[in-house]
Amino acid sequence: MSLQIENLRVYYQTLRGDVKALDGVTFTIGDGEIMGLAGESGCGKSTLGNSLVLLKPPMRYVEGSVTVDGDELPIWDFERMNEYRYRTISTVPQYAMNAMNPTRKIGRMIAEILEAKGENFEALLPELTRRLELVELPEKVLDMYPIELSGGMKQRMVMVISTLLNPSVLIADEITSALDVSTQKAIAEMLVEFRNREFVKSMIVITHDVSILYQIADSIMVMYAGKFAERAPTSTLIREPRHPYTQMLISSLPEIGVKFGEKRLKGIPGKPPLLLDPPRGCRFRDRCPFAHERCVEEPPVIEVEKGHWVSCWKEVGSDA
Ligand SMILES: Nc1ncnc2c1ncn2[C@@H]1O[C@H](COP(=O)(O)OP(=O)(O)OP(=O)(O)O)[C@@H](O)[C@H]1O
Repeated sequence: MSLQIENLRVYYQTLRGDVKALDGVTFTIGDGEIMGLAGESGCGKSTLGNSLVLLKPPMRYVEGSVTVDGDELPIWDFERMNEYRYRTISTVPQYAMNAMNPTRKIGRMIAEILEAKGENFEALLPELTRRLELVELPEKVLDMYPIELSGGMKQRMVMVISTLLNPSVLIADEITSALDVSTQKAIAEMLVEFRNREFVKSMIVITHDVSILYQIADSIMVMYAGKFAERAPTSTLIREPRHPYTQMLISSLPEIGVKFGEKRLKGIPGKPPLLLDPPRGCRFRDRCPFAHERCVEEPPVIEVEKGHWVSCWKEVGSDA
């Protein structure tokens, strides 16, 4: 088991109070597994990704544990996490392409990162070159400035840098969304290749684009308003979703080969609740066609079949 997350709660401190963006999420990811993380904008996907690697104000650790290969990470301590970043857990953050320092040549920037980790650039250069070749970047990119690279090239570069020290867990946050469709596909395939070659053991791929997850993820977890909604092997989640929110999310997606004129896309009526003061119990209940009095209480997480978990009262027998 590469990654175990237990009841993780991380809020944003604001002048109006705490925004409860990640409110008690529990899951595990096995060795070799790519888990997709999906849900509407604002449901807490990036908060979860950032909490594991880059937790800093205004984020506030409230409770919960994050364990990688049996070691609990001190995610609440930004400095101590330096020991784990790149080696144990690494991220390709949202907007990574723009975050590269424009005044440094890429090779120099990598050398500085490695030095800070106590590693020697020259010693790692052959492996770095091998990996650049794998993602179809010429060695001369090391002598270039980030501005000289296209969007897709920068994204591949960041993927190589963040996995060079073979971390157990990689978090890829919306890494394909700013790219054209064929580049998106190539980057998604590279993620799978990195896992197959064991540059990383397991991955969380955060995206709005469920079709990318359908291509590459072994399992998908859906979040809603800072809470866990459902997790299942990819084909089960797409074909037999059980949580009413997942059902609506999946049915709002266009099907491959279906023209818009032939099928109306069903949006999800209503909006997610504000996380400054979220409602008690199930946070989806105001938009849920199956809402019931019980839904004012926190729904339990039920394993409906092996590897398929749902957080919904509908899954509990009516005599419960
Ligand atoms: N710096 C911040 N201060 C206060 N609230 C924040 C901050 N950043 C995010 N939030 C809130 O936390 C919640 C979760 O945001 P988050 O960015 O994790 O969602 P997301 O699912 O990744 O969305 P997206 O898909 O749009 O990136 C939202 O309600 C958002 O408004």
